[in-house]
Amino acid sequence: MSKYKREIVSYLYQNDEYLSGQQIAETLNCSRVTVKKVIDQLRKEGFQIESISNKGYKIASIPSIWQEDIVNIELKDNALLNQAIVQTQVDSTQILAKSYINEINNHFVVLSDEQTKGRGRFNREWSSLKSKGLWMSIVLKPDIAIQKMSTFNLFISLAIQEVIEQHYNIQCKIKWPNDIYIGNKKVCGFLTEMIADTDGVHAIICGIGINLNQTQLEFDKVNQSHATSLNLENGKPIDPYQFLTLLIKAIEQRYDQFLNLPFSEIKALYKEKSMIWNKTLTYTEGKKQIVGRAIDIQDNGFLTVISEDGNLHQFMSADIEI
Ligand SMILES: O=C1N[C@H]2[C@H](CS[C@H]2CCCCCc2cn(Cc3cccc(F)c3)nn2)N1
Repeated sequence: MSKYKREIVSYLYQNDEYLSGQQIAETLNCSRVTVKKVIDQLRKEGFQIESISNKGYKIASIPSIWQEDIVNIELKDNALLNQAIVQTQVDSTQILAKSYINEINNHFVVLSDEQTKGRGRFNREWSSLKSKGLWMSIVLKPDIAIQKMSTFNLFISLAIQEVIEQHYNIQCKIKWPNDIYIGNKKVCGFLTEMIADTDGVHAIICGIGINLNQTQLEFDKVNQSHATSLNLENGKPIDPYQFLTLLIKAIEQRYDQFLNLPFSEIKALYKEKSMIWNKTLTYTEGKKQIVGRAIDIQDNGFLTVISEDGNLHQFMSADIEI
């Protein structure tokens, strides 16, 4: 985006009132002709910009694809995650995030409208239709021992679950360790990778994929009969910027708890928001496959499963067949 285009988008986006061409030109130290050209260009890119004579210009709506400047305006007041790298298409935000880890000292967010090689657990393909979901990776750099990482995903899953439930009024449950379900349909997957050595954790790369605005037809096309989107569940389009802002704030709060509280402080809430209790499920961890029931989650985040023969098993993570 050209210098003036970025500045005019930011200036208009941060002002609710109408701004005259003259006012914009003077503030940004450019000509009114440049302002008019940029406004015309922005309209071609999908910005809806109202213009009323004797009043000026005002952004009515922004295009569905992420705008890096607008994302960074939305995140700029956050204490922790206030810097974002935004792309239209990447192989995977996890890959791009890892490539920036040594270049960016702080924590940061990577977003993309589309992923061509989105990956879930066990390197499963992750469908990331353009501008239909939140495809995001968050890089955090805590000073913690590797052992502490066993509960990180649990705190993050609560952040995601509470945004969906509290702000969109959609009942959803956590399927330990990496999914959020609405009823019997997946709406979100998240996974945590880390870069660590004997000195401890160097960086956490948490990848989150949330289905926001897919239609049923779009799921059928990619054979995702057991997937749903927030739009399908509450019947109206989800504003990706609003969702992103709410989620990042919730993640910051839960991350602060992760750093300062033991998991036992939130265990009761986690268990209440989880869906894996009192069901006979098949748990697979590596070559180990157990049919049984989850009966508890330990303070270290491990799941306790009682198998049909009455034996207890501890899983750090598992692929659970519902
Ligand atoms: O490449 C990337 N990965 C991360 C980032 C952004 S997207 C994100 C996906 C991470 C998913 C990891 C966990 C997982 C869950 N599941 C089950 C499932 C399947 C289909 C839909 C659904 F909601 C849940 N499979 N893996 N970049």
